[in-house]
Amino acid sequence: MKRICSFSSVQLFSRSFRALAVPRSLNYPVQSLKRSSVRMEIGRNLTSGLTTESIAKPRGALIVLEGLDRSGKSTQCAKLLAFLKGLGHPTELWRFPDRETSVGQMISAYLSNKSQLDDHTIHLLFSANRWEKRSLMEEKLRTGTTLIVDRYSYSGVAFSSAKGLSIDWCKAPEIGLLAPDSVLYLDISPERAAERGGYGDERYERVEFQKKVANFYQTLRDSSWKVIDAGEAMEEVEKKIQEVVLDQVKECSTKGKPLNLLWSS
Ligand SMILES: Nc1ncnc2c1ncn2[C@@H]1O[C@H](COP(=O)(O)OP(=O)(O)O)[C@@H](O)[C@H]1O
Ligand SMILES: Cc1cn([C@H]2C[C@H](O)[C@@H](COP(=O)(O)OP(=O)(O)O)O2)c(=O)[nH]c1=O
Repeated sequence: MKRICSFSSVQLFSRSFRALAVPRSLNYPVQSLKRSSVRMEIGRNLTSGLTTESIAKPRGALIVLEGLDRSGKSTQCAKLLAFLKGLGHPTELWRFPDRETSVGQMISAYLSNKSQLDDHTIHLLFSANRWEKRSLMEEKLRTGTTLIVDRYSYSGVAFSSAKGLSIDWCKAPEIGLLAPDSVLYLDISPERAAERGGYGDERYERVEFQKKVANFYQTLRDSSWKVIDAGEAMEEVEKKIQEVVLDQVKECSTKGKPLNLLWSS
C-alpha cells in the first residue's frame, strides 16, 4: 500500500482556505494567477502526497446516498445495511455531518440555529468533518469493509452553492477525499419531501431553498451516479438500491477496483 496523505487536515484547510479566501488586492503569491490556474494549484497542493494504487485489489465499496432533506436517505441506509450484513458482507453505516466529533458539534449547533456562522466558515467545517474521517475511511475500505455513507461532498457543494457560493470554491476543499464507487441520488420534489415527517426543524428545511439545492445537485452528476425515484414506496426504492449496490460490492470485493480521489483531474 502506498502512502496516501502527507498533510494533516488542518494543513490542508489552511492551504486551501488561504488560497481561496485571499482577496485579489493582497500581496499573496497566488493572487496573480488566473482563476483556473488557482484551481489547478490548489489541486496540486491538496493532492501532492496523495497517491492511489494502480493495481486493483479487493476491498470494500464506498456507497453514498444523496438527496434533499427527507428524501428517505436514512431509511434506505438502514435497510441497505441490514441487507448487506445479511448477505455476510462486512458493512458499516456512516453519515455526514458526523455530529459526534468536536467539529460535528459546531455543525450541529449551526444547523439547529443555536449558533450563527459565515457561509464560507460552515462550508469549511462540513468539509473538515469529512477530512477528519478520511484516513479511517480508507483503512476500512482497504481492509474489506463496505461503507454506506448518508451524505458526502455532494451535499457540501449543493447546499453551499445554493446559498450563493461559487461551485468551484465549494469543491476545492473536497479535492483529495475518496471518490465513491456509487452515488445513489434519491430523487423527490421538494414539495413532496416537505410533506414527510419531521420537516421544518432544521436550518435548510425550506422548500424554496431545497429547490435551489436540487438544481445544484444536477450539475454534480457524473458516471458514478444512479438516480432513484424516491417518491415510490419504500420497498420499491429499497429493491432498486440493492441491485445497484450489490453489483458494486461484488466487483470491489472479488475483482477489486482502484480507489480514486474526488474531483482530482
Ligand atoms: N419511500 C417513502 N415513502 C413514504 N415515506 C417515506 C419514504 N421513505 C422515507 N419516508 C419517511 O419520510 C421521512 C423522512 O425519511 P428519512 O429517511 O429520515 O429521510 P432523510 O434521511 O433523507 O432526511 C420519515 O418519516 C420516513 O419514514
Ligand atoms: C454533509 C452536509 C450536509 N449539509 C446539510 C444538509 C442537511 O440540511 C443538513 C443536515 O444533514 P442531515 O442530518 O443528513 O439531514 P437530513 O436527515 O434532514 O437529510 O446539513 C450541508 O449543508 N453540507 C454538508 O456537507
